[in-house]
Amino acid sequence: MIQQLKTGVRKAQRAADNAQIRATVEAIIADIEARGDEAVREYAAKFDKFEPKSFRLTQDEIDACIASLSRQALEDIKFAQAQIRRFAQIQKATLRDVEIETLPGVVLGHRNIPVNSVGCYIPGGKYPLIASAHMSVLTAKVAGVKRIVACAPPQNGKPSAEIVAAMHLAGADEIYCLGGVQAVAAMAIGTDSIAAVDMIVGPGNAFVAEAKRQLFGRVGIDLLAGPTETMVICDDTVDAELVAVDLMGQAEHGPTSPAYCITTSKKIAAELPAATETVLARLESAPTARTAWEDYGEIILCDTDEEALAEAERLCSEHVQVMTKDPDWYLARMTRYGALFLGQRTNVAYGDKVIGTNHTLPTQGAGRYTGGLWVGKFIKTHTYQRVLTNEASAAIGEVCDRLCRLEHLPGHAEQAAIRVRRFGGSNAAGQAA
Ligand SMILES: NC(=O)c1ccc[n+]([C@@H]2O[C@H](COP(=O)([O-])OP(=O)(O)OC[C@H]3O[C@@H](n4cnc5c(N)ncnc54)[C@H](O)[C@@H]3O)[C@@H](O)[C@H]2O)c1
Ligand SMILES: [Zn+2]
Repeated sequence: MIQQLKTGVRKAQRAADNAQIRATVEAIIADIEARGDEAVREYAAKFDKFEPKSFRLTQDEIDACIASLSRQALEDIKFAQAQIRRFAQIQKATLRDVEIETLPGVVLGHRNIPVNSVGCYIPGGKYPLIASAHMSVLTAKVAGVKRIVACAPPQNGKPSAEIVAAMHLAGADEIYCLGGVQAVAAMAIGTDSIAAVDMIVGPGNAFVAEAKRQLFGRVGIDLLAGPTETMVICDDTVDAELVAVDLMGQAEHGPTSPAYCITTSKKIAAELPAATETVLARLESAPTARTAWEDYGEIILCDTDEEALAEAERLCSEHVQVMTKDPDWYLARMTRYGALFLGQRTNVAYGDKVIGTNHTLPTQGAGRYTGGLWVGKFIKTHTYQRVLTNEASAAIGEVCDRLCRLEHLPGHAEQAAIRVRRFGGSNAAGQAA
C-alpha cells in the first residue's frame, strides 16, 4: 500500500505560478529583442540593482577576482574541475565518428562536430553557484566549443570573485556580470555589446529556465534545468537524521524546491517531521528550506520496493538518492530521473560540487526525455554519404525512383532516374535489394 503522509501545500498552485512566469519572461524577451542593450541595462538595474559601465569583465578585473581568492579556495576549485574534466573526457571518448560501407560501393558516415559558440548561464541570485561554471564552461571546453560566453548575476552589487575565477579557469572566452532573463536573452538574440551564440546552457531559477524554453528554436538549449528537486528513497538501513539532512540540504536551494522522501520504513516516516526540525535548527538557510519543505515537501510510505520504485518513477525527480539495503536494485530498474546517488556514502552535494558528474540536470519531469548536461550535448552528429561505383549509384537509383513515385514526387524521381540512365544497367535494382 502507498500512503501519502505529507504533501506540499502549494503544489496545486504550480500551474498558476508557471503561467505568471511565462508572461513575465515573454515580455522581457520581446523588449530585449526590440531595444537591445538599453533594455538589458534597465532589467539589470531593476532586478539586480546593478548598473556598471560595462557588463563584460576586463582581463584586469578577472585577474583581480582570481587574486582575491585564498590559496585553498583556488586549489579546491581546481580539484573539482579536474574531476569534472576527467569524467567529461571519458564520456567524450565514447562518441565516435563512423564510416561504413553498408552495401557494395555505398559509404555512409557521421562526424561529431562541436557547437561553435555557447552561452553558459551560471546562477547567482541567491547563492554564488561556482560549481555551475565547471559544469557548463568546462564541459563545453572539453567538447571543443570555440567560443564560450559565460554570464552570472552580481552578488551584493559586484561580480562574484569565485564564480569569475571558476569561469576563467574552466576556459570561458568572454565573461559578463549579468543575470536572469536579460542575460539569457542577450546571449541568444545578440545585442550591440554581446554577439549571439548558437546554444544556451546551464541551470537557473524558474525565470531562467523559462527564458531558455522560449528561446529554444532560435538557439539550441541543453535541457530545462530549473529549481532543484530532490528525492530520497530509503529503508530501515538508514536513520531519519541522515534523510532529513539530505532533504533539507537541497531544500535550501530555494522556496520552490521539492524534497521527497519515499520510504518503506515506518520508523523513518514517523520520525522525519521532527528530524527535519532538528536539522533546520542548525541551518542558516532554514527559512528557505522550511518554506520549500512545507510548500512542496512530501513523505510517501510504501510497503515494498516495487511500490517505492513506482512512486519514484511517477515523480521523476531531478536528484534521486537511494539509501536502501540494495541501491543497485533501483539502478537496474529506474528509467525517469536526472541523476542517481547510490548508497549512504555519497549524496547530492558531492554531485553538485565536486565528485565529477555534471550537476545540471532535468527538472519538472524533463527526466522522461533527457538526462543531464554532458559533453555530448555540445556535440552535433552530422551524417554524410558517398557512392563509390556506377553500379551502386544505379542500383540505389532504381529503388529510389520507384519509391519517389509512390510518394507522387516526380522531381525527386528524376533525380534518381537521371543517375540510372547515366550510370546504370537495367538489372542494377536486383543487386541493391
Ligand atoms: N536543475 C539544475 O541542474 C540546477 C542546478 C543548480 C541550481 N539550480 C537552480 O538554480 C536556481 C538559482 O536561482 P537563483 O534565483 O538563486 O539565481 P539565478 O541566477 O538563476 O536567477 C537570478 C536572476 O533571476 C532574475 N529574477 C529574479 N526575480 C525575478 C522576477 N520577479 N522577474 C524576472 N526576473 C527575476 C534576476 O534577473 C536575477 O538576476 C535555483 O532555483 C536552483 O535550484 C538548478
Ligand atoms: Zn544542490
